[in-house]
Amino acid sequence: MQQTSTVSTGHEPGKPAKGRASAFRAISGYARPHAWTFTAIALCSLLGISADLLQPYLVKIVIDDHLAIGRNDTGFLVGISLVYFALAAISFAFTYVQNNLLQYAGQSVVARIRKDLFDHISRLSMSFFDRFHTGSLVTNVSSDTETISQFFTQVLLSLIRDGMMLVLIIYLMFRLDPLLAWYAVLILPVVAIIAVSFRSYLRRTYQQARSRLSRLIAFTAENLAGMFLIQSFRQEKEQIRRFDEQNRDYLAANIKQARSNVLFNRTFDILGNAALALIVWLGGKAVLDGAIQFGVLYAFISYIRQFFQPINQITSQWNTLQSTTVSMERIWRILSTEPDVRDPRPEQTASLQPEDVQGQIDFENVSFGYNPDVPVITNLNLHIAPGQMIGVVGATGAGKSTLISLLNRFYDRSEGSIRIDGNDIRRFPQELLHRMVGLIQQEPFLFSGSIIDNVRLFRQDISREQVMEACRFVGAHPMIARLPEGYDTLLSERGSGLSAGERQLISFARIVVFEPKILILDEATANLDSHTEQLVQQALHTVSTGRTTIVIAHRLSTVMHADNIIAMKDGQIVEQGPHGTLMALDGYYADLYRHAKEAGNPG
Ligand SMILES: Nc1ncnc2c1ncn2[C@@H]1O[C@H](COP(=O)(O)OP(=O)(O)OP(=O)(O)O)[C@@H](O)[C@H]1O
Repeated sequence: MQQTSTVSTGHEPGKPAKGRASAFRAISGYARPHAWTFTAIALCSLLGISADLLQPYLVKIVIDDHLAIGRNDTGFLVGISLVYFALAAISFAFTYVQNNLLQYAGQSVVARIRKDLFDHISRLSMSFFDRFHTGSLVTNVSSDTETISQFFTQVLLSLIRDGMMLVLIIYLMFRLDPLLAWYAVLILPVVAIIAVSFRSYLRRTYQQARSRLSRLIAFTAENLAGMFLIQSFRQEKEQIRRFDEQNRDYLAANIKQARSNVLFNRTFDILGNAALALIVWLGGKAVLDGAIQFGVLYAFISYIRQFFQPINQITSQWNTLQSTTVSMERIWRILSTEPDVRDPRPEQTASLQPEDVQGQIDFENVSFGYNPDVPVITNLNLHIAPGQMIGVVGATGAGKSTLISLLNRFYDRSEGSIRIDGNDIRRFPQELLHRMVGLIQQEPFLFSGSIIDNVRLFRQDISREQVMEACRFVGAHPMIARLPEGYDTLLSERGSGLSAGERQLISFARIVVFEPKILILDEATANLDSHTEQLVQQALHTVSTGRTTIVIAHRLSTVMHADNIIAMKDGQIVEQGPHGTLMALDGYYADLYRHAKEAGNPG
């Protein structure tokens, strides 16, 4: 049975805290190498805040010890003013250093997460990509890592800096006047209750907005990729309507989120002002009664103003913290997904060099289903001798491409074995297997970049001359030479400017450069006009010489001359043999052939 990917945190956001905790642990592991930098940040924060908080204390000394008692000591006043200015300068310097260190550490952490995420996604099996939308993955790599970056550069700073500030202010307030300090501190439980009660609501609104954004991005990416189809079936209006609907859903979720944020933040402002009014009232009365000095009240009012600032900061980071936990969970869900298809352990690895491969392929009692309950390939046996060309034909959905995916280990067979030169393919590291087996698909994928880079797939150790030689070999040189920039012509993702056949010739040149001993063509000559098909057929003949070649084709003319043709039906081989033998058999293949002939697309 085919294994499904294991997602160790496997839960929906907002469900068990266990997943959230391990996500948090895993992501904070990335900060560990920067522990010293974070310690230095905490130290700078402490020094900066202390310098800030000493300023009202200095003013209190001036008011109570000099102005209130009419002491005329200009030298002392100048000295205090200089100290006041020096404290401001110290605070500035430490805050500056602390911010720079934080940006450096925070951005480095996130760059590392982004790299690991991309590395990990690149190594995941095809079954993962069947389940995850490309749009969602793009969001994971881009905006989720950005949210985590905000955590390291904003939330963490707030927790360190504002947390310490709060503790210092409380300490100073109690030193100044314990009774007034108690009044101020008593408001803290109210703050906590409001923060907690808003917490789950804010989290829900945030998650809703995020999932709607992901859906919108996935929809857009899918539509861009399928624009050709949409336009040719004149589905623009319908797709615009669906986009509009999702766009409006996202807008509504965003507005709801913004509204709850404002409500949360303003509630804190009101609380801050209420506390200030209380202190002015009670403190003013205490001054009039002679219980405390005027300078104490001044310092107290300054601190109470600053007291609500860190609380407000910490709580206003609340929603960033919410988004960070969601993003961490989503990233961790991917990072903790084990690939279904794994490389062998060193002791199980077959010692075969790609250049020594002969190209013998054996499928022995192979069974497989994408969904374990729905078999797609059942008990299939196929033996291909080195250097043979095999044609694979069969109706749509017969399992032809699946066969190829199994040989490439995009998926692992559920039962039986697949061997190359007598070695089970699971004994090859995937990198080695993919060097042995070259795949050319119906729609060759081209990357944004020059023709040179598209042929050598950005590998700098493959020289320009090697690429040009390969292009000459497959007959692509004349068409490339006609392009204004020749081999340096920049292609876009869809290879715009090149015809389907020309794009296909470039993918043939790739095969020559990478020299796999086994070549697979999956409908590679479909959709070509007869002139280009001739060119491609010629290229195929050239590159297949000396290579075991498997050609999947609906167009039977492509495989008629193969050494052996296998006809597949419902995941099984129903007939096999050369064209003449199969025609003489007058069975399934002969039927396919006659149908193709009637449809005007014969051999
Ligand atoms: N990624 C996938 N997840 C689930 N089912 C799949 C997946 N890919 C293919 N299938 C199913 O497996 C069966 C065989 O598909 P496959 O693509 O191998 O057929 P095929 O013979 O290559 O067809 P075609 O000639 O149309 O390319 C089909 O029923 C198909 O729906």
